[in-house]
Amino acid sequence: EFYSSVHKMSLVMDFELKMLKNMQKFLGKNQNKLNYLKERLSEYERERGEALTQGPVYFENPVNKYLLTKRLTTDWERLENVLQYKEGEKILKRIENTIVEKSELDGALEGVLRLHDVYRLNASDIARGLLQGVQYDVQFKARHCFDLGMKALEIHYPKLAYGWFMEALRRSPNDETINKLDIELALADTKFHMGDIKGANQTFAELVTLNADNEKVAKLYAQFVENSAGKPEYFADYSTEHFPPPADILTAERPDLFKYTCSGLVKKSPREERDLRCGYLTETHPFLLLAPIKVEELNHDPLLVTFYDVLSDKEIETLRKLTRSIERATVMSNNGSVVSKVRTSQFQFIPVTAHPILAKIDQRVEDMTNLNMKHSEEHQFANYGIGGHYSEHHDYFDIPESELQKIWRYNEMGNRIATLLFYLSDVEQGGGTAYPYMKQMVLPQKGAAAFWYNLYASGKLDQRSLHGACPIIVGSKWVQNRWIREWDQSDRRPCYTFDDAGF
Ligand SMILES: O=C(O)CCC(=O)C(=O)O
Ligand SMILES: [Fe+2]
Repeated sequence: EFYSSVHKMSLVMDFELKMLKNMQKFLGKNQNKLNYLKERLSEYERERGEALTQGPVYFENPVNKYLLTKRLTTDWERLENVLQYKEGEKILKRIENTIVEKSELDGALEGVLRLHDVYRLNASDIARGLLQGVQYDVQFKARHCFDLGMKALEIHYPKLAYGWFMEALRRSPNDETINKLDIELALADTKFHMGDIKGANQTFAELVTLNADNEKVAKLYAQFVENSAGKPEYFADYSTEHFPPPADILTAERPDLFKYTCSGLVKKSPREERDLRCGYLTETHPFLLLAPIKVEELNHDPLLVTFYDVLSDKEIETLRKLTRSIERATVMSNNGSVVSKVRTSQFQFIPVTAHPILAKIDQRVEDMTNLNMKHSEEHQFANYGIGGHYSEHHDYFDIPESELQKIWRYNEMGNRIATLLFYLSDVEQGGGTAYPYMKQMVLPQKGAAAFWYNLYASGKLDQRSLHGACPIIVGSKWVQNRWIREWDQSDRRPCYTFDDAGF
């Protein structure tokens, strides 16, 4: 999809340019047609006027007689043809083919709502371009706010919808494309979805009184009365667009816990941070004595660390070129329409043999982690754009035994013992990797890498490795995943024969 990848979004800009050019052509062609018709109209009006002023004498002139007959026959037939001819139909087809699918718009709307939800923002702030205290030069129109409200209702976030409809109402005097009554009706409906039946009823009743002869209002009110019959009444708190977290935040459900980690509500206390160290790694390879690796501990059990300056800008440039050419190749090999052509995944696996730099990087990963890279997956590259995210998940495979055989080389390599995630870009705002159970978030820094274990030393799945990518607020995030498998690591990470999960 375009909306979740900035790289793809720049392709959309190209489409837009094409659309504008096609529209210009379309208008030009139709303008010519109209000009021609206008000229004919005034010509005929002029001739007719002359005939009327001159009276029957006019037709004594054989030329005039001929002109009238001609007008009424061949001229009008030609004119009718011109009138009926749909100018620019080919161009229209081209525009039709270029139009970005509606699902793209839906994705963009959901992206904004995700930021709204996860970072606990206010609709009115987003609408004026204020995101987490940073001011951007954007202003939403009432119509944009209304569309966001409708989307929020559709995906069952009425509290967010309420914020958007209120903002749409405030902005409606400056936007003639949206009708105030429609916003008010949507607000009444939102109150109903928030469980505020009384409030919804009151708003509907007011709208019915003010618009006594409006059939749509009457119909929606009748619908509300029918739908709300017997529904329980809830207290709706209109002062905030977000539900408060539970008193003990760690008891929250997983998806919420992830969001709270992204927004900074879940984080380590100073007490918990006390034993975490920063330092230089020198032991795993003699070369590191000369060029030690900067490492920061973020969690001890399970281990989570960040390595800094482990990829140079030049190396990153090479990697980015590598992914770009492969992406293009996929695009070129597809014969579908323009849009579907670039609808390739934002994730890309590249085998280590594709470029010498990949093996070089793996040697470095081996030095950094002290793990054997012999059993690792192909290099995976990913790009996220604004609103792009990756919900909380585990990297290990947690599927029935019978299914495991379908996993790439599971039989030869085992499960994903650890992950090393390179950041190939900075991200202006948002886009951290959040680890709810470790109460940590790693903010992307170009050239740095996060490393953590997904399995206990016994090989048991470690649920505490739960993590995900927080939504990008502003910027484009590039990452490279190195998934390291379990086999042949016991000389590097002692493999316990007992279950160490209970410690
Ligand atoms: O992009 C990130 O921060 C996390 C990515 C991730 O967890 C994954 O690709 O498995
Ligand atoms: Fe992951």
